[in-house]
Amino acid sequence: MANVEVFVCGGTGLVGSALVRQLKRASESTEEGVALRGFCSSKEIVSCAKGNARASIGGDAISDEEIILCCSSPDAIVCVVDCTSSETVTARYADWLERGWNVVTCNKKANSGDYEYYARCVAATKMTGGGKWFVEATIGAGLPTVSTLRTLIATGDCVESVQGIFSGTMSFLFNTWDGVSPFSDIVAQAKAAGYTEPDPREDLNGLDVARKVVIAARECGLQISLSDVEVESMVPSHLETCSSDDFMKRFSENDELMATRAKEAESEGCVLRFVGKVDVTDAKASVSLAKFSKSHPFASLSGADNIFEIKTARYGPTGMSTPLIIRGPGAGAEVTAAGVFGDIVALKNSSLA
Ligand SMILES: NC(=O)C1=CN([C@@H]2O[C@H](COP(=O)(O)OP(=O)(O)OC[C@H]3O[C@@H](n4cnc5c(N)ncnc54)[C@H](OP(=O)(O)O)[C@@H]3O)[C@@H](O)[C@H]2O)C=CC1
Ligand SMILES: N[C@@H](CC=O)C(=O)O
Repeated sequence: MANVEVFVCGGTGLVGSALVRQLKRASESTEEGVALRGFCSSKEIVSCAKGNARASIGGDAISDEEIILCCSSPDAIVCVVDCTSSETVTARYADWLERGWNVVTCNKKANSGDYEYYARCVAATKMTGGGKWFVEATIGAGLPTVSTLRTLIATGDCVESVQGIFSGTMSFLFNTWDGVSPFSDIVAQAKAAGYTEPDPREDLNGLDVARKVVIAARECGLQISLSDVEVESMVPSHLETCSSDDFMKRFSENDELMATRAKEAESEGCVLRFVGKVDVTDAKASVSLAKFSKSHPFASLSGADNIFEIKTARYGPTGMSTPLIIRGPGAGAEVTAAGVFGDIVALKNSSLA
């Protein structure tokens, strides 16, 4: 029986190395049918659990020839896993899918990027002989968010809206911060905990949440792009273009402004939460820092939890019921890697059935 042969792009990164550890543990014990062939980072193969990594995979991204060389047989089920945040890698998905290779990703840049390219990738998965594309970890890390939306839609439900705290980083910041101590200190803690994007500005400027909002909207059938999302940024304009290191040093210049906003919310008996919203019915999407009363479910999260409130014809006021809620840790290397691993297992189950 052909194995699923897994190639990890970004295997030295936070999520990639957690995945590699999880795959190694599983390949030593129970997870039959998944073979780890080689891990590529932008520099080198770092390890190989089951041998057979014959090529030195380097350069900007793994090449097709290198993957073919590493496969144990021509009928191997190839699974390229993208644990980078690189567009050089996402630019390869369509070719990979069109040649029948499968793609598992936690990198949001293809399914939230240019709509034409996204549509080409989706079309490839529907071609005879096309590969499968798994994206669970692109929203909510290891939480079952994309799969829940897909199941609702596949079973005839109609999604009306998805609202929530889509960012582990932004959740951690506003769950942890007391409104008085320097906000920039908490940003440094979030980065150290591995919640942020490689450049934390992508979290603070709302781009990471906007990407997830676009992904959710597209899963619900909307032809929406990043430019259609109304986004409130937490990054002051004068810090938008400096280096990431400079930004981390200078973000404290914004602490006073943040303290004022927290005080204002507190005076109304509210807390600040950074929320994303997809209004499927009206085809609108937004990202903003909003005030919520202290009794609202969004106010009682802890750590880097995400929460998604999904209103549908079955779940929600029109369905004479309450909305469907998904809640849990939404960032961090281990849970994200577990979401990616879950997709690899789903691929294995669907390919070997
Ligand atoms: N951290 C989290 O909680 C979550 C992260 N994600 C997503 O997971 C992805 C990875 O995040 P994270 O692990 O934190 O990031 P890191 O910066 O820790 O890791 C990125 C990895 O990608 C590699 N890389 C960069 N460019 C290329 C390239 N062109 N070809 C091959 N490898 C490349 C880097 O290698 P090198 O250092 O050698 O350049 C590094 O190994 C991101 O897309 C992020 O949005 C999704 C959900 C949650
Ligand atoms: N930086 C992101 C990581 C997961 O997507 C977040 O904080 O949610």
